[in-house]
Amino acid sequence: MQYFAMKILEAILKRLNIPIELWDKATGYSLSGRGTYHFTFNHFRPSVRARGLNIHKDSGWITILRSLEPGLEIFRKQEWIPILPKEDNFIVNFGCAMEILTRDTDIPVAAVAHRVTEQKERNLSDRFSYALFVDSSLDKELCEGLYRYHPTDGLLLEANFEEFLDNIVHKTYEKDTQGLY
Ligand SMILES: O=C(O)CCC(=O)C(=O)O
Ligand SMILES: [Fe+2]
Repeated sequence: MQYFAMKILEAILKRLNIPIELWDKATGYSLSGRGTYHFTFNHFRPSVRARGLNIHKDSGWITILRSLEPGLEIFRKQEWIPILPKEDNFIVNFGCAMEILTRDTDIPVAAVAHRVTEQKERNLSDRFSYALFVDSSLDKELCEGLYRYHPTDGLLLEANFEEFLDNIVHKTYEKDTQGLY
């Protein structure tokens, strides 16, 4: 699964105008197996009266996601769009790190805002999903933080991880905050 994710990330980088010699550093060394890869399993139960997952953007580069049950929605052009599962598909989400890296380039990639609906609200049954998250290396000796690529200035340090993660956690999960990075 990690190898699969790294290959997808490489395929995405090929579509962007970032010099190849900067790719590994730009992605926090996640392209060469030195990033942070974590795998989660989710079980959303209809008996729990709460939204499955609050609106958020994933923090890292990409998330490879799979579920066979409906419930995932993405926010696009000011509306919530359900992502209907297909048996032979994985879903690939872009995260905040990708958005920051490409912000000043001619192909800016937006991190997708998404949520999982309450199962009972929609008369849905139990929902299961699993996902692999690809983030940068957290080894400070290797990787200072998140970079933004500028066509003339190259890689510019945007934020260290503490600042960035605090910002995301604060905005996503604390009451009365805007809700997104
Ligand atoms: O279960 C899903 O479809 C989405 C899970 C998700 O967004 C997450 O774990 O970050
Ligand atoms: Fe997510």
